[in-house]
Amino acid sequence: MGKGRRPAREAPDGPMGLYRRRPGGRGGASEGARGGARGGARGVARAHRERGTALTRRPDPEKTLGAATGHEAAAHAPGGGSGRAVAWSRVPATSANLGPGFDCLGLALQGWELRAWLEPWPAEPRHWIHPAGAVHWHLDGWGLPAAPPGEAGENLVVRAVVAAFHRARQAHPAAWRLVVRSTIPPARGLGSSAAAIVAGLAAANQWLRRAGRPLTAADLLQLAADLEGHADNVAAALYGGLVLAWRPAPAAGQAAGRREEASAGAGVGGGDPGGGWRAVPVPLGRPLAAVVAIPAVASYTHEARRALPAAVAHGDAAFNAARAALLVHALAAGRGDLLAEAMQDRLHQPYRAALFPWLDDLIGVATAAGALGACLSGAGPSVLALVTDEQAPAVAQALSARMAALGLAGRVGVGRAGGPGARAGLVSRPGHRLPPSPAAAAGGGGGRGD
Ligand SMILES: Nc1ncnc2c1ncn2[C@@H]1O[C@H](COP(=O)(O)OP(=O)(O)O)[C@@H](O)[C@H]1O
Ligand SMILES: N[C@@H](CCOP(=O)(O)O)C(=O)O
Repeated sequence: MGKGRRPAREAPDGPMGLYRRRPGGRGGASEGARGGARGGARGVARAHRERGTALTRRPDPEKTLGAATGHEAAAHAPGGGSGRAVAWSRVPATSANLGPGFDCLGLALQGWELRAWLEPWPAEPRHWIHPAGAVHWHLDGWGLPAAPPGEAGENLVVRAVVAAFHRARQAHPAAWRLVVRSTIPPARGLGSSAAAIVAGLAAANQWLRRAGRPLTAADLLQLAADLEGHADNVAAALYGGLVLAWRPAPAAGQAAGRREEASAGAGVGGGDPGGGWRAVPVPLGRPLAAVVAIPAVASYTHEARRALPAAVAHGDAAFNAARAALLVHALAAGRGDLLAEAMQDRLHQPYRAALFPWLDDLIGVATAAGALGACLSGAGPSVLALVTDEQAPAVAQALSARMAALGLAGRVGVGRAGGPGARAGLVSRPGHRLPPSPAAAAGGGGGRGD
């Protein structure tokens, strides 16, 4: 693996920053040959002014998310500690599985991110009222799927905020404003749902910390994985870098009943429901770029999980066990020469290839163009190629050309493999204003969902 110029050092700011190529080729996820320049620089200056905990490459949610390090006594009345403070969070895109690491390996992708701002807000008639309280929101880019009034409680960021307060046994403020800006294309296998969940938890935890009731890093992982249903994406989104996540098996005697429970749902369930979720970072041995072919078509993870069988052949399980172990070794030791073999999979990709007929074709094109290895990104439909910085342009170009030849609409983006996990902070100075809602500025009620 080479150590050349890094194609992307920091995620793009502002709406629709995805695929935006910054002058000089530096900056956020850069576009492939067919992408168009989009986006703007709104929010950049504000982001620089915001105070937060330090960016860290080493996974340390205790520092980056303001998580509790031990028991901290409540210093304020329930729900009353947040004052007028604006909590913010930034969470990277993630790619799960990496081929054979189904539901256990997750990789942060630097170059796409979701940002959220949360502040207590005086209730106004146009706020959406739902069991979570009154939430006034707006979104930019891929910030939020449109939802009719009354369904704000279905929003993942909102659900995560409410879950955090619930876990801390604190009442959340009755009315709040949520702003979400995201450059992570949703339902493309790039962890947009994990980012939404982690952003809500991380921002809420800033309020909770201020109230003297912060959740621990372990709490955040449990909540995030429970909301997501599997831990690979959320662990990488929380910690950054490459993360290995698992769930301890249940104690003897509980196992049989719980396994039945786990397999009762359609497709593959949330894993063996034993104890709490666990995760450990795996240091990356060498820098890698991530080239991602992102089809225009959306595919929802819960649907792509239904394509998986309830059981697999022993030979396929053995095939994957060897490759998952080899993959961790190859990534940790910087052995790019092992990645093509190590990223092969027989647990999910063969079944999902029926949904994404371009999968094997694009993997072949990427490796032929010089990628070290390639796989389905998460549950698809995107294809992830891990490459040296030097090979990134050629691989992006080859994928882009092949997508065009196949008549597959979409784009190719280039980011960094690894990078920081979630960051969060509080802005509490008087007079701070959230980014204005475009629709509100135009006399409307908020964002795309209003
Ligand atoms: N910014 C966001 N705010 C709220 N919910 C979001 C956001 N982005 C994605 N989601 C939720 O996540 C869903 C997509 O998640 P999923 O199917 O797991 O695909 P992926 O996580 O790979 O993008 C969306 O339908 C939406 O419910
Ligand atoms: N292990 C999960 C990963 C889903 O990732 P996403 O980014 O597509 O949500 C799976 O393969 O279902």
